[in-house]
Amino acid sequence: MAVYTHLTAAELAEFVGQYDVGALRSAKGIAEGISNSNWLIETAHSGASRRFIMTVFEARTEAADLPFFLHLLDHLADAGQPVPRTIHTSDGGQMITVRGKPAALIEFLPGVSIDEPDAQQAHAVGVALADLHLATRDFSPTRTSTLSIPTCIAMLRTYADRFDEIDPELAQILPDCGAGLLDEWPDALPEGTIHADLFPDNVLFVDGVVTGMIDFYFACTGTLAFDVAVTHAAWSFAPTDGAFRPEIAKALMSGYQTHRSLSDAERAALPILAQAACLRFVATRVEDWFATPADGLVRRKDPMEFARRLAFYRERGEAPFA
Ligand SMILES: Nc1ncnc2c1ncn2[C@@H]1O[C@H](COP(=O)(O)OP(=O)(O)OP(=O)(O)O)[C@@H](O)[C@H]1O
Ligand SMILES: N[C@@H](CCO)C(=O)O
Repeated sequence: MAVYTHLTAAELAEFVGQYDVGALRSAKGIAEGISNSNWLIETAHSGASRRFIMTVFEARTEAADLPFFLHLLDHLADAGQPVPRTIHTSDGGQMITVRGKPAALIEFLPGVSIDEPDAQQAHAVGVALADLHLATRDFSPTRTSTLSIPTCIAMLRTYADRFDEIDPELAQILPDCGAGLLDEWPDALPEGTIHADLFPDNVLFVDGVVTGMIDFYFACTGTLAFDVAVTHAAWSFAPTDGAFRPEIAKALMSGYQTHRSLSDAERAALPILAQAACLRFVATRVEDWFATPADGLVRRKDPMEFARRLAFYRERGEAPFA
């Protein structure tokens, strides 16, 4: 369960008291997620019950980046995107401090995330990602990713002599911790604001319609086609046996291109960008594997899932993006 910061009832009430949202009725720790601590907050306001998400940002989220993330949420919500708006404190702030850590209250969005999407849902996610890229064309703040590919390679090198503790196949798939990818890196491709982590657990649906894109805490300024590659790598494989699902990949690509066309250069770069996307998730999962706190009650995510997807993209070239 991703609640690293354990707050007392009094602390939770004090937190909610800083917003004009009514009295705290309940606060439930949310089991999903691995990066930050989240609670589902219910309040009573003028007789009506209201729901919010309270997040306390943990180590992987830099306090200095919070204004970028929170302004981005409001920008996208203002543009009509299905993204939670931030709730401002009674004196107008977007962010407060709880136990010395930054924290925020955001809108609760309806919907459920889907473990094993169908083609119609994958198409809808492709459309939603393209809309996100288009809706941020006039978003001026910028943020450099803290998980660039050179950084991920360096993270992996720190643990390379312990790869066997995870799986002997890991060193075989990544003999150079992925450094070879940099030799094939594509020339400048269109950039913009990217989500960079649009996994199935970060998209909410009601009746096949995307009602929420959440967890923007890796969003950054980056290559738009890299975001497509992240989403492709996260959605196009069966959660049970990891098998590639071509119909899902096809629906995702077609949904995206309904609203934003990929150039020839972007399409040609996808095989490398998808390997890079996988490497980024292998890197954080390897780091978490060795560093997850014993009291966090967090289920470690398997680095091999994305190592195998990386090997798949290396072998299959442009075919998975047809
Ligand atoms: N605005 C929202 N509306 C409804 N539910 C939400 C919202 N934000 C978060 N949640 C719920 O909380 C869970 C965890 O949130 P989130 O994905 O932001 O956590 P995280 O720790 O940052 O995740 P990750 O492991 O992807 O880094 C989500 O899976 C979802 O169930
Ligand atoms: N979506 C990521 C977690 C955030 O880095 C993963 O599944 O590894």
